[in-house]
Amino acid sequence: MVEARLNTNLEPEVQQILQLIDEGRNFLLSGGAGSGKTYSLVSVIRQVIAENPTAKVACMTYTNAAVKEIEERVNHKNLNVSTIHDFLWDNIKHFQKELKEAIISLANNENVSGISIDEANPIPKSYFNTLIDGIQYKEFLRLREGIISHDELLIVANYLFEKYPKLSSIIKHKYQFIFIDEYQDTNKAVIDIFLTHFKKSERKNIIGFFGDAMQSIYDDGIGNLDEYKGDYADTVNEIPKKQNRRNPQLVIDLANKLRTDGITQEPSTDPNAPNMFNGVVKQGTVLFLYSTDGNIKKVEEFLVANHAWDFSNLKQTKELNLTHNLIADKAGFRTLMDIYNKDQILSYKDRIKKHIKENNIATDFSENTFGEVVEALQQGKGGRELNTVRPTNTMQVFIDGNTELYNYAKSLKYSDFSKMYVDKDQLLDDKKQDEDDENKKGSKRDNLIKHLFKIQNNISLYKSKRYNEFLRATDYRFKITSIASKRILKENIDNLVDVGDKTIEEIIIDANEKGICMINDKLVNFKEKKEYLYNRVKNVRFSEFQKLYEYLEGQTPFSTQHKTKGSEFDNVLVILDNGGWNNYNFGNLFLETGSPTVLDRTQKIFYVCCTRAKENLAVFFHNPNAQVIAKAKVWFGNDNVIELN
Ligand SMILES: Nc1ncnc2c1ncn2[C@@H]1O[C@H](COP(=O)(O)OP(=O)(O)OP(=O)(O)O)[C@@H](O)[C@H]1O
Repeated sequence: MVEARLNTNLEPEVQQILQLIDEGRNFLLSGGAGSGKTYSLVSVIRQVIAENPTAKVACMTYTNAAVKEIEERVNHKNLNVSTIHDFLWDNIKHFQKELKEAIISLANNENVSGISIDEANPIPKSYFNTLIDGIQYKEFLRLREGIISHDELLIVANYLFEKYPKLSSIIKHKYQFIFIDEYQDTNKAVIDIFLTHFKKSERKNIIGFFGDAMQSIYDDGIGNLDEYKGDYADTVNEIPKKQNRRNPQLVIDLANKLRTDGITQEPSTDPNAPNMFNGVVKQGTVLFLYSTDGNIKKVEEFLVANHAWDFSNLKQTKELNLTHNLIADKAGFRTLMDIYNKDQILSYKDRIKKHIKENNIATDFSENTFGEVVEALQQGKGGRELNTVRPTNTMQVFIDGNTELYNYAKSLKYSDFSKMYVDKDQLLDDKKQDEDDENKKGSKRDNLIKHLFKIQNNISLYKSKRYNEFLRATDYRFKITSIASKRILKENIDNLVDVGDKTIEEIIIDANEKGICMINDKLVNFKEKKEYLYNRVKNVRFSEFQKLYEYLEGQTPFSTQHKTKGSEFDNVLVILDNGGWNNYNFGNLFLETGSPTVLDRTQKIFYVCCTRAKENLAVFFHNPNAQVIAKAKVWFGNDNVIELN
């Protein structure tokens, strides 16, 4: 077997992994950005499948986009690629009796904070006996109805694997190999399942991790595997990857200064590596740009004029901002963003709801309007100060500026209005990779946004002349046989495509009437249950939704800094603006000061951003102080620190 391997062009690290697999050991492939971990992961999967034709391989990764990429690159029936959540759920969902018991037991355990049901104390064992559909996993949480969501799934799965070693045996039997990409952002509950609870079952299988501790950018991730690492049979054997195949020399030099774990990367010696040209590693450029006015247009103009960047080439050039909110104006979806993210009337409603719960206010408000509840609580029943809850200053300013909207909210039935949960993820969640995925668990987009996506997908298919796909995707029920029927379809769709100033609701109705996208039960239901939100969104221009669509489909130069993890582009502009989010501080990043957790978080996101660049990196800082500029000169080089005023 080893001989066969030597004949292939496998990288040394992949050879070492295969050696560990032969010895039945779990492993970790660690390496800095651009070292080729994802590339190695794909090689390992291919080789394992070739050497073990009957074995099944599970590969878990972070995003739906990564799932799709690995699936396409390996394309083998023995490989199951999924997100961690989907993998866990698929493997526990049939154990309904155990799932019910787990949730009840966790809810009754005072030491578990993630799962609680207030209805009774303790929750009786029979609590879920009458559920028709059993315990379900969805993109929203309704524990009383047996519906768990992302966070609860991990807690419940961890409980089940700890309690039932048989569950581990079943999975090990099913998958001889389990690989986890981007392990550093994996929840500890998941790591415990695979590295601690799995040991309770005698059966053997291989668990392999791939990732980089310096790129752990989500707070709920494990960060590193230090406590599980070692050279022993039952520990995780680490194989480091030292080379960098992506970044040019100047970016590698900068990245080495940014790493806080002392790991130093060298450029690859492979003449075919992407960062080599004519057998020599590319130099690339690194720039630290700053100005006092913070005008990012000027930055773009500078890069276009002096460094030949082309922001219209979306595959080559990206601008990375910390938050979607910082992108909303530039990409043109500000109104929608504010509706989902900054509605202070909804924040006030949530404040009231919390107040009622925390003060055990027993009044039955089920027949009251929101306005009546506000009145009762603002006056303070019986003059007791405890029972008053007023808007905060920010809420009051919003209410004063939106009196019509507030009056409308006050007219709504409190029992419906109070249940309405609105979150920016319902607008902005990851793009799903194909049509079917829209309905799959894991998509946090709400049913209104999903419907608008469907309309715009159909418009895009037609515009790009993919007529067969268009006819399959639309609800167009008429047979397109005669020339006359083709003409009608063309007229209908041309009319729809020309959205002009039409509102979202006008387009929904148009698309329905023309048979391009029918109004379904889910949308009708949304309109009823989330009337307030629907009424806000319906008046926004559809062309604004199209801007959001373009952004989420990757058709703009913008990306958030988090979502760029794992990607690479020729030219990368990183905007160092925390957008008022105190979890990050770019000034302190340069001064290496401030709260250690904020500093660590900022260092890691900055490292991830800088290492996306395959050719040229530019960083923009609005109004840095002298110390920041001095440090920038150390990191980027004197000549590369440029004031743009
Ligand atoms: N053995 C190889 N042969 C040719 N190209 C490679 C090889 N390994 C990696 N590459 C290329 O080098 C680049 C970086 O590799 P990859 O994306 O796998 O790095 P990574 O370690 O996963 O990076 P990150 O940590 O930033 O996600 C990619 O363009 C990849 O296709």
